[in-house]
Amino acid sequence: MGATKGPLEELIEKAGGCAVIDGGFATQLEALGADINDPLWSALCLISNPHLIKKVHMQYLEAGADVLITSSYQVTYSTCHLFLFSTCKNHHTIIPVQYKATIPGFLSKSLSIEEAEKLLQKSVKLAIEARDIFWTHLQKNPKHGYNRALVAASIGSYGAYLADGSEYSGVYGPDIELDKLKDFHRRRLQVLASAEPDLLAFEAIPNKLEAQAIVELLNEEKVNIPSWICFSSVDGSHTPSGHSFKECLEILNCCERVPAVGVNCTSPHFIDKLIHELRKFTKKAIVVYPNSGEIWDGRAKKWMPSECFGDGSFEALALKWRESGANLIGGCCRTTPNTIQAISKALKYKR
Ligand SMILES: C[S+](C)CC[C@H](N)C(=O)O
Ligand SMILES: N[C@@H](CCS)C(=O)O
Ligand SMILES: [Zn+2]
Repeated sequence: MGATKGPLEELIEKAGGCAVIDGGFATQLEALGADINDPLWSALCLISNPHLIKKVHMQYLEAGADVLITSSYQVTYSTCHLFLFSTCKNHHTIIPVQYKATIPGFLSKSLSIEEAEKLLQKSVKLAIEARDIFWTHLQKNPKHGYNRALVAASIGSYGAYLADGSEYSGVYGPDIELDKLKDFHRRRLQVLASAEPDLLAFEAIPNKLEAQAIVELLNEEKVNIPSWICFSSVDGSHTPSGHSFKECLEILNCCERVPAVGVNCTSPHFIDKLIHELRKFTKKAIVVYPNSGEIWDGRAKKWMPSECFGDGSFEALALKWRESGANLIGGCCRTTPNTIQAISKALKYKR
């Protein structure tokens, strides 16, 4: 961890060395009845049901989450739209013909760029509001035992934008080079940072090139909000693209804007081994928030049963992961507030 203590380091310290992240956001939205079968995935609710978004955040706070991740995972602009942004001084210059061809997300829902950007900001605002309401309410009880939660703006990978499960393959095709990935991430990063979350959470990054793009972008844009960068893994030893974590960490270790690194949306089965692997190559805080062990079928848009871990197993696993060196533990897809409650209770009461 760096010399000056930021909000993340302070939270980890306050939590006794290991803080709790929330659980599957889209999973819980669906459990509450939301239909998210859409290129925007969970972010569809920013338009259709923002109250439900706030309710999910509240449920995770009640369960003991010290960090809330926003609903912006799959909010993206089309590629050509971003290339325009990166080359035009006037961000509102539009070439409608290009847009029509490729816009999969907000713009395909007949929203203007300004409206789409407001929705990105809204994702941060909703989480901040939930956190503030919860925290104000807790002040009535001096023995509440919760930490004031941090809000992390979710930033999904280019693979998430493709909406075909590529965040678990890392195969983006020969045309996708470093600068294209930087351009893809640039405007969304600027907009989310302007909404002033406490943290930026780059989630399920499946290859080294994208990690490099993110680090370069954070430096170029002089982003002063601390970030974590989490990779996905499908074999427990490499990123889905086949890169070693050693190689990836060599890139991230140089960047002070990234105080924490880790893995998310990966089977719990691999997490302990991955924590040891990460610890060999970095002094940064280690973040782990696995999924339930089920596997996403990007074509069928369904979770396929596999070796699945229930809430009971998360209690023992969280203790083991803390022992192995994790500083932030939570859950990703198919985990719920019950999972987070099990993790939170274990970490708080079992030493
Ligand atoms: C974290 S995955 C389950 C999110 C959905 C994926 N990007 C898709 O749209 O297929
Ligand atoms: N923050 C997202 C991550 C998906 S991998 C969610 O929990 O829905
Ligand atoms: Zn996930």
